Amino acid sequence: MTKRSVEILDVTLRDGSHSMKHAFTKEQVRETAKGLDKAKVNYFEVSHGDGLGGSSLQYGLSLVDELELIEVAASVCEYSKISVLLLPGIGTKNDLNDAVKAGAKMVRVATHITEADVAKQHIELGRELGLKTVGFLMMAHMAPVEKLVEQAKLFESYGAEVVYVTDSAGALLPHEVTERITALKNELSCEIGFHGHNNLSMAMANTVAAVQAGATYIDGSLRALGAGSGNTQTEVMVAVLEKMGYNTGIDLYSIIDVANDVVAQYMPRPQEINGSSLIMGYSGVYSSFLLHTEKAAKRFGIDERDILIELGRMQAVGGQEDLIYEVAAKIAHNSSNTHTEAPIS
Ligand SMILES: C[C@H](O)CC(=O)C(=O)O
Ligand SMILES: [Mn+2]
Repeated sequence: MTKRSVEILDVTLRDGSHSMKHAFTKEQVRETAKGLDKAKVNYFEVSHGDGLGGSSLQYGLSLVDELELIEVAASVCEYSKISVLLLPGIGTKNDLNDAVKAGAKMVRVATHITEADVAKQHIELGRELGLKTVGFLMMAHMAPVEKLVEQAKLFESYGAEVVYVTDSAGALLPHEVTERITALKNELSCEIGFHGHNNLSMAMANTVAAVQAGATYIDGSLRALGAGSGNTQTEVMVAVLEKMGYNTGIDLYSIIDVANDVVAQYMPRPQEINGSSLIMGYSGVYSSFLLHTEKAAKRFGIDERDILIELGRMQAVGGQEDLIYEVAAKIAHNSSNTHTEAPIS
């Protein structure tokens, strides 16, 4: 069999959890996993949207425990392997041990772009457990290239076999992706990955830029199901990369079938770029904040975009979900003051 030149990792059952309000059912996971397995996807991710241990009031409670979902997915796969996401501080080493018992074969340890050092023990544990172990640098637009290289080198020194540039806010433009992947290719020996969000309609263009600059791991989700405007669309990416001459090893008809016949049937709404997700890309806000922002805007009767612009200005990062409500309350308070102070005509 010819070696895959690009490894497409599907995140529908993890990043898609944000769009699904963390309410994946066992049936949805089983059918999606069967389809991904049939299409010969090597790795796909199953976890709460915010990674292992994410089910909480802060991040959103899961309808079904993620360990049960991992078990269900692993039980129907003959070919594909299950990846889990772990954000140190949200998930623990115990969570990772449990995920392995449930069937996980890969761990992706995710930190904010400037905080790789908190991942040392989790990456080391991943290697000890014999997992394919990956570092995932989130909100990559928030740091200069030199900082990204420094942090990626830390991941590599802890034992990461792949390091990802993660465009969590869908804020990067293709030339910025090229610059980042090229720098990592020049400075690191491990493989490089890219994870995109489509908030500025750049996910596919950024993916192509990443692959052309030397990235060999690329994330996608079926029908783009993911946080914000969603991810690079897996089935489209297979077609585009194969057309460009890359070998993805994925069967195009089977991947289209699982996208249309399974995922499209349970998606709560089409994964489109709306006013709010566009503003996320524009102002650099974590895509996972979208549904929390919609809720806060409704509660305080204000425009979602005003909250997002302010969060972008404040450089809010993942883990600061409580700030969304604080910002919304402040905007509502200021606007009610403005209204009462306005002259009555
Ligand atoms: C926890 C986030 O949803 C991880 C991710 O997919 C991203 O940063 O993007
Ligand atoms: Mn994501």
